[in-house]
Amino acid sequence: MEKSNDPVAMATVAPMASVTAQRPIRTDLDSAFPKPYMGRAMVAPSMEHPDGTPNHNPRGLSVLQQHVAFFDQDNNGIIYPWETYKGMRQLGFNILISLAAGLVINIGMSYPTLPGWFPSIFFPIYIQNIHRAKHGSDTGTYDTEGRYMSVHFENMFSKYARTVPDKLTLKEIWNMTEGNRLAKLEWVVLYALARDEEGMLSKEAVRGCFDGSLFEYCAKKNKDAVYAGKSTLLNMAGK
Ligand code: HEM
Repeated sequence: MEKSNDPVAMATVAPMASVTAQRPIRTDLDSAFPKPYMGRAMVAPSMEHPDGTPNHNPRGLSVLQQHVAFFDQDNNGIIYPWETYKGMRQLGFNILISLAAGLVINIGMSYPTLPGWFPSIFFPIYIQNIHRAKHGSDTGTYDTEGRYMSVHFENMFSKYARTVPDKLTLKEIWNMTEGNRLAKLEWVVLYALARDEEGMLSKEAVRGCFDGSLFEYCAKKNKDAVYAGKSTLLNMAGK
């Protein structure tokens, strides 16, 4: 196969489109791990973690399935609103936010994931079909089948993490999700959960959100804090 050395063919910035310079994309990913363009079905690699999260067992689940599996309290492959609620409480969110999450997430996502066409008043989310609940206009880090696209994950930070490399401010998250209210909500909740002491959301925390390992980490940290009598709710991860 012929490789292109033509600088115009290989350019990532177009002089007449200043936004392509303002939001640069990575050109060096293949120096950190092989085939960065290839969707990974079960792990979420980054330049810092080419093999995904250490000690995180995918259990045969897609990365998107891993994102939601934490909320499946009884491990039966179905997430009911009360399980979403309980998971949110374990993360340290208050009763009101957890109730809202249980309702909004399950009412919004249940139907497309059902095995048949008949709706259920219990609003179950079937993890088997969670890819059908994807709403499209997001960062593109999950592909349509729930794989993880490292190239989109990395470009998200090269484009929008302009204040500190590999960390997002709330304003940067706001800009990134402009025009997509549903993703904005997910990102603001993630920011509330995992921002560090400086008010920044780290690349590691975001990667952990994608493969669900962040939720396990935060739940454990919150549980320990509750036992020690110093749960700080909503400000825990600092990861
Ligand atoms: C604290 C709890 C949660 C946080 C912080 C969170 C955060 C996120 C984030 C940041 C994304 C990535 C969106 C993007 O690529 O722009 C996402 C995607 C997604 N989340 Fe969650 N999530 C949470 C709970 C849940 C629950 C309980 C479910 C369902 C049971 C769920 C289902 C999904 C789905 C289906 C997607 C893919 C959406 C798409 O790409 O269109 N999430 N979430």
